[in-house]
Amino acid sequence: MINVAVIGASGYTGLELVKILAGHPRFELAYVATSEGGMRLTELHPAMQGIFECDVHKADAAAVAASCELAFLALPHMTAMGFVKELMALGVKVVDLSADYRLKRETYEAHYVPHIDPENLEHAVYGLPELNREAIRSARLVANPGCYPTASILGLLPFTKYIDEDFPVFIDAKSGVSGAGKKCTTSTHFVSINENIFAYKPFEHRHEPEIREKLLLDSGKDFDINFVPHLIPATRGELIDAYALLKEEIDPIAVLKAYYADEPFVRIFENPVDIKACSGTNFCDIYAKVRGKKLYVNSSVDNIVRGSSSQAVANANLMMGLEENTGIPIIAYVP
Ligand SMILES: NC(=O)C1=CN([C@@H]2O[C@H](COP(=O)(O)OP(=O)(O)OC[C@H]3O[C@@H](n4cnc5c(N)ncnc54)[C@H](OP(=O)(O)O)[C@@H]3O)[C@@H](O)[C@H]2O)C=CC1
Ligand SMILES: CC(=O)N[C@@H](CCC(=O)OP(=O)(O)O)C(=O)O
Repeated sequence: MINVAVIGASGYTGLELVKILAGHPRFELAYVATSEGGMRLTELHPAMQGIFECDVHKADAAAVAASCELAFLALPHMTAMGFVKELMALGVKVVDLSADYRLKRETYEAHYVPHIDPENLEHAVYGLPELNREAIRSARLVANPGCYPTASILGLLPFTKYIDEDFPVFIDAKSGVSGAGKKCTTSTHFVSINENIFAYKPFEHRHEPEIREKLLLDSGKDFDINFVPHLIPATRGELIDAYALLKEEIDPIAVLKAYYADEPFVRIFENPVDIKACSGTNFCDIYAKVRGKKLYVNSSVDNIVRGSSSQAVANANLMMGLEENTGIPIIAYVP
């Protein structure tokens, strides 16, 4: 067994990590931490009663290094990079779920804060297996993608060579409330979001540069990405509707099927997708349609599973020489 740690276990992605790792055949969850620690895991998450129990510690890099080969960091960005720096210096491999190591330094600093760990940032690998599988296998630090970028990039990647970059690409995105983390704010308060839906940060969301940078690195095309997310009254799930103009007419389903023919965690649908069919799984579900040269791409992920925690475990599997699908959830929470 390979000992691993989860730092940030009291959060939503932390809980999903604990759930996946508790049933993982090759990883042993040997260290679990939050900001203060001092409780049992089932006090944090009663749902784990009878399944997995352990002490929860105050996060400490040296203690992680003493017991684990790899750590999952489910911490807010800005907090994460302090821990990553320490863990990397102690020889621990890291999968960081935050945004801290996803972007080039100049992109990060333009949209977040000054980076305190540029050396590790330089060598971090963006953890989207469909894009970077071989690099992930040999990486010591993997930056797990954002949830919206996971669904948006996977939806658009097969079409980048057909899209006319002289025209804007519009992405309309919708997310369940767990995407905002466990902290309750005015917009995530039950009364605000129940039976409601609203856009936030139109054309100003920090995932816009992440989508743009990764599509540019892969395709060489600097698409004019215009991203508008919405909050919806669901616990989990994310739906992307992207619109672009093509240079030529194509059969979009044939393009998707050819591009993802060998991918175990991308499913192509002949009808629009929803958030339920991939809920609780590592699948990204995709549908697309064209009218003349107008392209519509429709993709879906579970934000706290494929959009973060199961993708993080798939990355860790690759980093530790395991099969990518080891212990990865594939049965949806339906109906
Ligand atoms: N929610 C989502 O859909 C997605 C989230 N992410 C990213 O994953 C990360 C975690 O997100 P999420 O689970 O939603 O966040 P939550 O707000 O739900 O949880 C944050 C966790 O971080 C812990 N924490 C905060 N500060 C510290 C600290 N100084 N030391 C140790 N632990 C600390 C908290 O512990 P405590 O309870 O003790 O405060 C808590 O366990 C974020 O970077 C987020 O952007 C990525 C993709 C999707
Ligand atoms: C609904 C909601 O608030 N979602 C979050 C995205 C969460 C996420 O996964 O993004 P990072 O990992 O980059 O933080 C947001 O819009 O900021």
